[in-house]
Amino acid sequence: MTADAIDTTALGDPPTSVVLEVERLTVRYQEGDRTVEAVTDLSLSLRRGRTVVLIGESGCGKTTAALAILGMLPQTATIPSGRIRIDAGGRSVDMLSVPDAELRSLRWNHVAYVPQSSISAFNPIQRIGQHFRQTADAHRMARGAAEARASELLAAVHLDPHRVWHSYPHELSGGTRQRVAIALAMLLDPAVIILDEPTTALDVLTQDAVLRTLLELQESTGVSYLAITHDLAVAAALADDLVTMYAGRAVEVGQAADVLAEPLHPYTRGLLRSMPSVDSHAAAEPIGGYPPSMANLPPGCAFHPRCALAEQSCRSGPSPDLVRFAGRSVACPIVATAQGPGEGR
Ligand SMILES: Nc1ncnc2c1ncn2[C@@H]1O[C@H](COP(=O)(O)OP(=O)(O)OP(=O)(O)O)[C@@H](O)[C@H]1O
Repeated sequence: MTADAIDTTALGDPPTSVVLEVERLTVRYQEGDRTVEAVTDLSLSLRRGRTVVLIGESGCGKTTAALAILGMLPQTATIPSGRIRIDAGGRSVDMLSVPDAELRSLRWNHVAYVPQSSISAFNPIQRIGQHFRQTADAHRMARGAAEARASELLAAVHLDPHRVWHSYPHELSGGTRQRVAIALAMLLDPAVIILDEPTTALDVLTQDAVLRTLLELQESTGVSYLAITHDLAVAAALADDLVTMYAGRAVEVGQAADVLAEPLHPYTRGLLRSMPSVDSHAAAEPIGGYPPSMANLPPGCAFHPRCALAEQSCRSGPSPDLVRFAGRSVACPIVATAQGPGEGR
């Protein structure tokens, strides 16, 4: 295995079946004569019933990666390299080479999406029931079966199915809408659900309740989640494996418990320090500076202008590769050297 084709199945418990595999994915946007590489060489592997969380500040490429997996990138985007494979009922499908019609059928059936703002998941002039019916119709699921399943799912996310079914989206609270969006994503029993900032804009208690509901659903159905968030509390609640992204690249990949207990990449460390801690009295310490413009990345390690460990070698040359050591993969030669010999690439 190459260092930059990191397989998170090798990092944790005994491997179970892989439902989503992303290999060295690169995505570019073309804006006039300007090219922005939003995702570079991203690899990840998601197993059945598990959760991988992509964390990083706004603009680091998380949503672009999610849209690429779903085949929902805008027309201005291209994928010059990489592979995305999903398990479609026991068949491994290459999402980048299937015809559009098949892609539309794979979406929802095998990989579903809960968008960042649950209000954008719904048509404001349609009652919730119509949303379930339309999704069922589009995928030739019988109406009776769809209504029965929707009712079960709405109950499973702790809602009153009858009340919600007849409501318009604006009549529901943000937390309720988010639960409905999750139930809708589950309608066709997909193997994978992509959760884009699953609790953004909810108050803390509602956030907690939605996260618990997601975990319950995973426990009862075996669904896998790929969640993307800038919120480490969300990552800590959901993740089995964590991928820290900075400027379009994975900079640390490992089991969530290890990464959160002892982050190794200076950027992951900075993210953790920037979180207020409930247990300790240490004040949150924001990372200085800002993420770079993706249209104008600094040479060397893109994090070097904000990094206290940066040395001259970090300021030029190519971006550092991910290297396996201490049970995970980290793209920082300074930390790798300090930790001793790596486990090879
Ligand atoms: N449609 C687009 N056209 C051109 N550039 C885009 C487009 N969408 C995103 N980008 C650029 O790609 C980069 C990554 O954006 P992306 O939305 O994937 O990041 P993100 O980490 O998900 O951020 P956020 O949490 O704010 O959504 C950014 O520099 C962004 O400006």
